[in-house]
Amino acid sequence: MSDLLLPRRALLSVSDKTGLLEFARFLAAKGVEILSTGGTARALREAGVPVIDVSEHTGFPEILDGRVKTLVPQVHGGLLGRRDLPEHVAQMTEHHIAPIDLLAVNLYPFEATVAAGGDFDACIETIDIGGPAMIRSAAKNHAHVAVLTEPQHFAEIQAEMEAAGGISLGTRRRLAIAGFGRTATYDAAITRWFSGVNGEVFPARLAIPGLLKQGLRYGENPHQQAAVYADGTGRPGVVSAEQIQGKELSFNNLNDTDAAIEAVAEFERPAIVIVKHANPCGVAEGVDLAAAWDAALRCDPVSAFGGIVAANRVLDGAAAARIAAIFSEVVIAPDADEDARAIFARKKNLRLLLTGTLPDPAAPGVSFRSIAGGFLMQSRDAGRVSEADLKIVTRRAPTAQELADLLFAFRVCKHVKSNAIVYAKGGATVGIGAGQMSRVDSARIAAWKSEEATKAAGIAEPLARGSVVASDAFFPFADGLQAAAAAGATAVIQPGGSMRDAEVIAAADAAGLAMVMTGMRHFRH
Ligand SMILES: NC(=O)c1ncn([C@@H]2O[C@H](COP(=O)(O)O)[C@@H](O)[C@H]2O)c1NC=O
Repeated sequence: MSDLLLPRRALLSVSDKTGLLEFARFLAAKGVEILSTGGTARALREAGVPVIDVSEHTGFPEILDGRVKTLVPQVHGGLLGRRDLPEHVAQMTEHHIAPIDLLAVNLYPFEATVAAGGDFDACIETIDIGGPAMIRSAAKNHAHVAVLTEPQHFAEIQAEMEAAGGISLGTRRRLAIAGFGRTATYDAAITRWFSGVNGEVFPARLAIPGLLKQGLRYGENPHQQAAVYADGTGRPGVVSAEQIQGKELSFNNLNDTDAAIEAVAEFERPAIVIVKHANPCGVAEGVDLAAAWDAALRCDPVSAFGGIVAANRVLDGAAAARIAAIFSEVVIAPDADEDARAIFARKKNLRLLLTGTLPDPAAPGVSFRSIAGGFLMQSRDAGRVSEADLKIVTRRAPTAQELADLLFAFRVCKHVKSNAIVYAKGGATVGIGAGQMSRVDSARIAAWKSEEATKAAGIAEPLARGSVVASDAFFPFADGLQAAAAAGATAVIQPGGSMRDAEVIAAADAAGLAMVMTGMRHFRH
């Protein structure tokens, strides 16, 4: 027996009416009886499509301001009744329940209402009850019913019905999965919003909405599968960005680009961040993006090759010409002017992503990390240290220039994997030590990287001389700080809080360093 479904009766009830009329006309031409709810029926009638109001079909009016329109046995019985069980067929006949073979529902725009800043009552009223109930009934009974929950399903199902004469069981299963996925993500969005307004950061049961943005060729490695999902928070960044040109993005590209755009958003002045393997290898502010690029590149020109470049301003021709002079995988910025776009267009493989706006570094939110059998969830690191938070702990206070560089370096540190040590001078990093298991090793690597940068720049004066140094967490011993002093740093910024703070402060005083403590740590693992 063929598993093709030839619908005879359809119920259409959609908030987003995109594609509705064409599909309804197609169904009507196929002789399908169309039932519909208030606004949908009105739209169909105005377009001349024959339609029966669901209230006329059920003999029950839409009541309670539309809170009850389809929550009646005639609808749910019509969707849920098994056509292959004589008892079901007999009961449906007994209770005057006509089978409904095709359901097209898209839900009240709850997510959009939240995103638009709707107040509590508006959000509550936009919680669709009847729609998800019908989707679940139809999806459960996919053996006999097709459920369409996205506007793009209209064209897909029309094409299949035209080509095959009906809707296959395989398609109905796929549609049912999409339907359950839709109601699950809808409820996840409601739960997230409701727990948020109620101050519950970690609700007892957590659902995370995910909308497939695209499949990826592979994951971190070619033997891993991967895809990228939007989480519905609307945070601007790598997921929301528009790709203007270039090859398909990879898993690692997305991860690194996220690190780059989140880091560059920290800075008020024109800034460039160059990322490799999720760590910045050069960060600089400048009078303009071109100057910032030059200074960021100088920090580690070897690692910058094949890197990810993020800018916090509209990219202009001057900056684009400099960036395009070396090979980069991805460039991301809020926007790019005509000149910049033309320059990048000559590099066919370069991926150019535009975000419109920058992510707000201070905005609340959560981040996740998967671990075996579960995941870790925490509020995002929205912490930002400013001058008022600093405690000067050494005899010498930092100069104004040192102070500016200290704040800059600590902001960079927040985006470097722990243990993080960052040397900076004149609003640019000059040595970065990332991800080492001991802080003194990170300090040594940062100093060594700075020597390499000095050599590459072909200058006599070591870049680290007169620099400042930032540490993402306290120095447990004086050795890391002494390594920084030996490299030429004159001032230090660190959270403080070690049992040996006094020893570290004494070492700073002995070396003539100015040191400030932030009281805030920026581990990044
Ligand atoms: N209350 C109900 O029984 C009910 N039945 C269907 N809806 C929703 O009403 C909307 C369509 O309404 P209209 O056809 O009036 O524009 C759809 O998004 C559908 O999911 C309902 N609305 C909310 O729960």
